[in-house]
Amino acid sequence: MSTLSLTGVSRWYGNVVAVNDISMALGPGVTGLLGPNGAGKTTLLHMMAGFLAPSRGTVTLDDDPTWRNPDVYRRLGLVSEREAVQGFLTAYEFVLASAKLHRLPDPAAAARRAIDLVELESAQDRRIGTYSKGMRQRARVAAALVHDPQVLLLDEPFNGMDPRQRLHMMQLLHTLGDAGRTILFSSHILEEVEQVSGTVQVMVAGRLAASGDFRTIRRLMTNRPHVFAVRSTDDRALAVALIAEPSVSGVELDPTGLTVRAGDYGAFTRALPRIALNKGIRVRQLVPSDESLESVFSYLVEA
Ligand SMILES: Nc1ncnc2c1ncn2[C@@H]1O[C@H](COP(=O)(O)OP(=O)(O)OP(=O)(O)O)[C@@H](O)[C@H]1O
Repeated sequence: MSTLSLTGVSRWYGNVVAVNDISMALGPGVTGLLGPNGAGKTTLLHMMAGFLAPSRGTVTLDDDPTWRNPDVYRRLGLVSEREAVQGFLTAYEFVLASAKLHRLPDPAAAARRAIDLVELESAQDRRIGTYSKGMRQRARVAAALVHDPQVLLLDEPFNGMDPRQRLHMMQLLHTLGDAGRTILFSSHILEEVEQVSGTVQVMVAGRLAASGDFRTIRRLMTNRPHVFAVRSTDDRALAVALIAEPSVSGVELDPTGLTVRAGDYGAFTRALPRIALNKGIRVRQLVPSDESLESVFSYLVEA
């Protein structure tokens, strides 16, 4: 069992700070790394894998630095985000090539074992060019697992997958995690990390913004202040009543309706129907207007 540790890790490109003073320890099981595009996830994964030097701080795998340490490649696998797969190869040939690159004593047996692990046996002799996106991704996971590493890092492994393929990949990650491997995958979609049994690390603008299980992260996101667009049969009267409601921190009236700022999501959504009913007003529309992932993330960073 392996532990990947980051201590005060930063990385900058010229004057762009991609990763800013991140410390964390990853142990066996599945961890999700959640963050919007450009948050620095890829940079962080590349430093973890020893492909990129930290500008400051250290990344270690069981106390050995990952940078400038070829021995680490024997213990760690990376499935990168955009790497092309040669479509003319079969999955078996592709995984075998990876086994040979690692100079494994029995590359053929290692390739077969990795292909079994990702359940691609029945398609292993077909050209990868004929595969679905999910199958291609599994072939890449097999290539990254061929040397039986304790740590597997995956950059946006669910990108472009349909829900069935996503479920299958998540099951595979859990199987690997349950077997004692340390698995980390990145994503910019909250729902993708929903099935993660372990910790979710949230990264925004290079920094670690929150960490905890999925429920903790979901709660943090739901409990933040919300902005709603509300339309009703009498917007002005509703505005007057809402401003007296403790869960409401601001109301704006314009010709298209009300913009309501609520400090407490649950209390506001429970209060609104009660207030409308008391005043004989009918609510025609209630839409959260700041649900973009970026606004949720920036709230977490400010929190
Ligand atoms: N080689 C590079 N040179 C200059 N800037 C870079 C380089 N690589 C990344 N950056 C910048 O560093 C920041 C973090 O990028 P990174 O790719 O690590 O983020 P990400 O969270 O993986 O985003 P995405 O999901 O869009 O790939 C971005 O502002 C990006 O423009």
